[in-house]
Amino acid sequence: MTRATDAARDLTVAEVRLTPILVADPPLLNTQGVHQPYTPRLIVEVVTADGITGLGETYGDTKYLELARPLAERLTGRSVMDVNRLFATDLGVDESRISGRVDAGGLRGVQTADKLRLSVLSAFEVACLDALGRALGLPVHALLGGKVRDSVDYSAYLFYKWAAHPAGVPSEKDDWGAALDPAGVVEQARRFKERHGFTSFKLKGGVFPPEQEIAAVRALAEAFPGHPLRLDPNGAWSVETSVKVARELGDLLEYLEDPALGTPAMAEVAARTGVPLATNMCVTTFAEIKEAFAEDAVQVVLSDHHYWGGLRNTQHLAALCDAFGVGVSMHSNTHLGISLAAMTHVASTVPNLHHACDTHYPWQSEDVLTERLTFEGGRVAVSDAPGLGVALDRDELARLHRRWAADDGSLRDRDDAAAMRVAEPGWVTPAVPRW
Ligand SMILES: O=C([O-])C(=O)C[C@H](O)[C@@H](O)C(=O)[O-]
Ligand SMILES: [Mg+2]
Repeated sequence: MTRATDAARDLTVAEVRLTPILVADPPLLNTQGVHQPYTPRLIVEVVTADGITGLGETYGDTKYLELARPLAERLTGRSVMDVNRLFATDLGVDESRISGRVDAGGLRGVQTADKLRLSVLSAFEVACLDALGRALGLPVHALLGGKVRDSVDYSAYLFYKWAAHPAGVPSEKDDWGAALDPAGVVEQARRFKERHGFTSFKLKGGVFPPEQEIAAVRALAEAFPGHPLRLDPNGAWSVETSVKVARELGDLLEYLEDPALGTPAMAEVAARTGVPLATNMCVTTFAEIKEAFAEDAVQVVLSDHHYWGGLRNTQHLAALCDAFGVGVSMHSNTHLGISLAAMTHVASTVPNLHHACDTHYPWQSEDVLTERLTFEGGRVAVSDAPGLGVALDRDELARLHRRWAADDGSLRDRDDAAAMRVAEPGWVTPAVPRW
């Protein structure tokens, strides 16, 4: 008996809705400054002619919104199955205008116009796959070839942190407290373990002089024996400092992430130490792979489906890493549940994923989902429901969009240095290497 369903189903994109939002973010410190009280994200809804809605999420800063708008127009009228052609589409935007806003010193490597384009496309790809999965009654992981694991392991992402944003700055309360020394970091790790069961820890470094961060890692190792540990100063150290830290922390680290900035510096550190080096700063595009792998500069690449250009590109990256004997793990940035669901689906399909993935999700007290995703023993279960398996909370989406609309523009573009200046007037992003 023919089901008058799938064949007849109209998967043409009838409408693309773009909703920029501001989500609460705690005062997490990094080498550039501190997180702003609210961070911009963009929620993408792709609606088919049959009324099926697929969801995607990506960065929401102005430069991404400017790219997303023309792309949304070009997606309309295509099929949600037309994702390959979507990536080949000329967005019809003046790329020189985008290049003028390129950030050379970002925490995710150099932000080229192409990387911005891929970050936007990733949300459209995810939304198309979500819609297609819902239409076919299949989970996104099935559309990617099928899961090879039923749950995905995440690591607790520890940050040096103030108890609250500076006085006078409108923000949401959080109950994590401050973490500004080894004891504070250990306490934060304990809470992560208690609340979500994480079994591995990553400390965001580059905030205090290296000796203090070495002491924090040693304190973690003592408090949580046998738990894999990572330290990531976002390229804040010289080669000499990186080598010294690598030698001191030696066996305690699962890997050291971006100790020094750029492939040549990472290659030198790698040649002089035995600690595996990971990166989300010097290998952030396919074009950067050749030099880094040839120089043996990195032993683990952190994928990120946002700026690598989607879930299928993440699979391509993982396959390349496998071919070159390089490990793969996953980077994150402040994100909500749609992104966590997408990360979990793709991570479930990557056979050579042998490290827990990063996620900022536990730091986000707000979400646009009717039901938050949860961690059990640090793991997120892979959903077998159609599409991503998540549902949009429209009231919450509208509330967070109203916050974005009401903003005078000062929070619509993430600027950790500007947020730091509120507490420390005169603060500028430190020159690299900082130590
Ligand atoms: O692994 C990383 O480099 C990151 O997660 C980059 C982020 O921007 C992180 O430093 C942060 O949230 O401050
Ligand atoms: Mg990193």
